[in-house]
Amino acid sequence: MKECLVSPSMLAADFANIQRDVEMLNSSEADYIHIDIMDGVFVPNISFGFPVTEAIARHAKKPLDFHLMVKDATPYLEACRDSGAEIITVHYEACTHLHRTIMAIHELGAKAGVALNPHTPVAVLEEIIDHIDLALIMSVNPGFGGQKFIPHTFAKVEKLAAMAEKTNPDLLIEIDGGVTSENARELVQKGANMLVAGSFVFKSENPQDTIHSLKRV
Ligand SMILES: O=C(CO)[C@@H](O)[C@H](O)COP(=O)(O)O
Repeated sequence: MKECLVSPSMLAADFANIQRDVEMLNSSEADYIHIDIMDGVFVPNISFGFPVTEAIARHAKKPLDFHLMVKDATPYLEACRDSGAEIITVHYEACTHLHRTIMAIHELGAKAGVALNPHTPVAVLEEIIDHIDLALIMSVNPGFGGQKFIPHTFAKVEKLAAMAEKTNPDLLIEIDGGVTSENARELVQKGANMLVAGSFVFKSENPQDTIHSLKRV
């Protein structure tokens, strides 16, 4: 079984203590720091903008994993790279010219990911799977932290893992939304190799222990 990467989501951090929370992640076993960018149009919420992500980047010693929940990703790609993004993920549902967007992310020197909303079948990735580094399966409807995990995600992960095995065995299969120790093991068994967790990490008594336990599902 591949190693399971953990990418805690800053959406659940204490925004009045961002530096403290980033430093906590620096000294944890987290593999990435997940940054949710929302425009209030693609999703009915706004998270934080690039002045904040730049501040996160100044303190972060872990690579940054950007998830763009925006209607038009193109104008934001360079700002993500300038904020130190190692991975930039865009939504399938928001990108008319997905292949062009993926190429643009690669030209910036970042890894490219495609996110799928809960209703979007994994089959839509068939013609792009060879060109991407990561597929993100949303296990809640995007826009808010602290939602309940949608169980249908397990079947999607299994299907995607089978697709990836044939054409892109190094694909990162990232799951985002409502991830806890209750569903993490089954997600990894079905083929997930990267877990995003916001509330489960930041609202726990000891976030570093929680990250440790997620890595060992
Ligand atoms: O993209 C999103 C929400 O749209 C996520 O990254 C959330 O931040 C995950 O939070 P939890 O469900 O783990 O609280």
